[in-house]
Amino acid sequence: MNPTDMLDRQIRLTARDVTVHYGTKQALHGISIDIPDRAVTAFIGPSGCGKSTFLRCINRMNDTIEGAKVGGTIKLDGEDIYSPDLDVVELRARIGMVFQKPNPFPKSIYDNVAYGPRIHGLARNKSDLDEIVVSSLRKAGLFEEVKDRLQEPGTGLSGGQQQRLCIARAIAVGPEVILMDEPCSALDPIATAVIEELIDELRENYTIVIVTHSMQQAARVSQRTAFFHLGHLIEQGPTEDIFTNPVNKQTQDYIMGRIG
Ligand SMILES: Nc1ncnc2c1ncn2[C@@H]1O[C@H](COP(=O)(O)OP(=O)(O)OP(=O)(O)O)[C@@H](O)[C@H]1O
Repeated sequence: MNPTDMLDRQIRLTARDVTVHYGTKQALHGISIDIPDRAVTAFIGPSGCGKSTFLRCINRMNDTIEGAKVGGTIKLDGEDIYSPDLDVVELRARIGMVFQKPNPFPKSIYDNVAYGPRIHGLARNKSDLDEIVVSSLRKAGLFEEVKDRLQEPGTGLSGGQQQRLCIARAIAVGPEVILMDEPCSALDPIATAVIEELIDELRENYTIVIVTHSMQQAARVSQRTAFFHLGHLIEQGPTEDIFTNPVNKQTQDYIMGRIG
């Protein structure tokens, strides 16, 4: 995607001057970024630079961390997600999250996916629910592998399958945005390749933000990249430009493997 394409796309998320403090320690300084619809945006940078902290701001997961204080503004389709009258449970259905370690519930494959639609009242009856479960598993590229064992525990699947189950679980509640925090770091190269292909398919219908330690992965799966360093967003732009022609010296050093 070149910068012109960015202008053609709807901006789904806008962050302005976002700061995060953990107690007295400031972890993020004035982060401003626009995240476009139907594209993958990668957050890269050395360990501890604040990638995950910023990702967690986007669906208010930092609310669950004691002592964390978020400042600035984040809007989803123009709506302030930190507005006091916003329903956080609803927000987390619209902005789903997939974690580093696959974390299926200790329930059947079917119930893992049906859980969200049940609590959000998305299915009128059992056949509606069946349809949501099957279509979510299909979209996550898992249905064919599990269709004969939907009642077996989700935890009995391989790591890569569990991660796709978690993606199906996020998809089942009809999100607009999917946040992924190093979704492949616990997976082998083959399972990683499957998830990367899946991310590439999902971007046709979702806004995806991925935190990754792997620059190769960012280059393979994303159209936009943002480079973080010591709590600052140093540089952002089309992935190709960030990797081939970074403007900032710190970005250059990171890309060249000189920091991090
Ligand atoms: N719950 C917390 N309490 C206190 N400090 C925290 C907490 N979570 C993160 N931090 C601090 O905030 C800073 C940013 O951490 P964060 O995990 O967001 O970075 P990261 O870039 O995602 O790192 P990594 O790549 O290692 O996961 C770090 O200095 C970290 O120690």
